[in-house]
Amino acid sequence: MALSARALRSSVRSVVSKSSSATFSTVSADGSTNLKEVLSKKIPAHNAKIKEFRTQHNSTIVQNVTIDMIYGGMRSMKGMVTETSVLDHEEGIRFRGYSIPECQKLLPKAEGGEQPIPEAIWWLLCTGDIPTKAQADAITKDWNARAALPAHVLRLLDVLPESLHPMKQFVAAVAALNSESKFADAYTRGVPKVSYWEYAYEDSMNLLAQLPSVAAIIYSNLFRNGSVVGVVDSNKDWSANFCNLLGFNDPIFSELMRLYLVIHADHEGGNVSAHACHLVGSALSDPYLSYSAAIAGLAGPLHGLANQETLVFLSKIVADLGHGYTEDQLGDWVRKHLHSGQVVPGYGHAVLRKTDARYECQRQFALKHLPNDDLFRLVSTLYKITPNILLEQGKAKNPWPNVDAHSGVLLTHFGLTEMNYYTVLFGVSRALGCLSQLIWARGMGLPLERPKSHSTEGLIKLAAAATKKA
Ligand SMILES: CC(=O)SCCNC(=O)CCNC(=O)[C@H](O)C(C)(C)COP(=O)(O)OP(=O)(O)OC[C@H]1O[C@@H](n2cnc3c(N)ncnc32)[C@H](O)[C@@H]1OP(=O)(O)O
Ligand SMILES: O=C([O-])CC(=O)C(=O)O
Repeated sequence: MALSARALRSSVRSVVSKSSSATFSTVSADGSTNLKEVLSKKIPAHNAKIKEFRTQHNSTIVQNVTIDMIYGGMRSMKGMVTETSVLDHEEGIRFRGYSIPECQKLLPKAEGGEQPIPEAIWWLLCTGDIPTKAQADAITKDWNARAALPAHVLRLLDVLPESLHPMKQFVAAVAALNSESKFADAYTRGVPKVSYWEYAYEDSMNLLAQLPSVAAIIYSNLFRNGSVVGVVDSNKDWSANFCNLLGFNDPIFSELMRLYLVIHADHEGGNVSAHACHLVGSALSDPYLSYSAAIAGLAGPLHGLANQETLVFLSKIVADLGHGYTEDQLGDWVRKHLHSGQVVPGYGHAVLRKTDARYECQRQFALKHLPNDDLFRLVSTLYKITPNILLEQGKAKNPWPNVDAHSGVLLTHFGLTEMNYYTVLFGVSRALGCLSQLIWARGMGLPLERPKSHSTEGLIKLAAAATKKA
């Protein structure tokens, strides 16, 4: 029976030993490698600052809300507080104030590597500080010790049908990990509200440690006939282990994965995945449930799934035109695609009004490692012609490429060609942002999120009253 054969396979998957301890030592009071200890000092200090700020400014008006904002998906409406990153519409993302090039320069790297390790961006997102190598390594050690998956999640992944898209499998597995939630358990026990963040932290660290194994098992089940997934090597960083679990051993691919996992981590609070995580978390749902909501949002084609859609789009062009196209032929193809009512995936953005900084750094990686790749040439030629075509169509507010326009071509070059898996990689990375945001949301005691909605009738009345007053 298929089910028992898959279940049998799962029994030989030794993801990691559960025996190792998840604690680690402190090097010094200032340079502590214990992230939880660092947060336990930062959170109260930050809360004191917020208290003072709010005492002075709780009634200060920072923006008027227009009818257009209410119908228009709340674009540019200032409605959330997110400490981990801020998106500038021209410059792109800054993680705790650091741009991507600054992060690439300043954050610790793996031995012999040029790209920062994701453990370092996790430390930065959580604390606002550039970690030392020892601090980043302590996260590696901690995650490697927490990576074991509960048996029921292995069984769940083995019985899910192959027809179920990888992202839906990912959502299900992350939600099912909630059986392990220390946050849910603590809430049921009735712990004080001021300690909620500590349990959110434990769940977040466990989930981050487990995500590569979950993602690798999905990959193996769907694309490698359920072959045995490797073990987490306690001497390797998160990305290198993830690549090994996926069955990729090229060190340049590990570097690409580090870049990928760092740049997709966080995009302030209002994007669909981060906002979904925040919203669900605000009901005091635990981090597993909150993050499964985030990846359900990430699975939408206007959000994270656009990286899959971009590769589908590129593949259609190659099928129709091959690689010997002229710019005019390519332009006609894109116009025809737009006229059929479809979007150009990987182009446009709800906030950005320039080329995404994440596109640019992936382009730099491609120029260095795969300058002669045919698909990269296609991506580059599209970059040349598509913005003008979108401007000529006159709808998109931002005609420039976003992160999703470039990621697939890099993955494909290194042999990860299964495009409907790409958003799972995005989901492994986005956990760094969503979960650091969630720890802080609980640390700051942010309340249940519940904006006011109105019917159109109600808005007509509000607008009439506002016009009369003016
Ligand atoms: C990681 C990420 O989430 S990055 C974004 C990934 N998504 C994509 O790449 C999908 C393609 N892009 C899009 O659909 C959009 O640009 C979005 C969803 C990213 C942003 O949406 P919005 O903020 O509503 O964009 P904007 O205000 O510019 O939209 C105005 C019009 O231009 C259209 N438009 C925007 N981008 C594109 C595009 N790439 N191709 C075709 N039309 C577009 C919109 O569909 C909309 O059309 P409508 O008036 O007929 O409804
Ligand atoms: O910021 C957004 O709305 C979408 C995006 O690029 C991301 O979440 O990475």
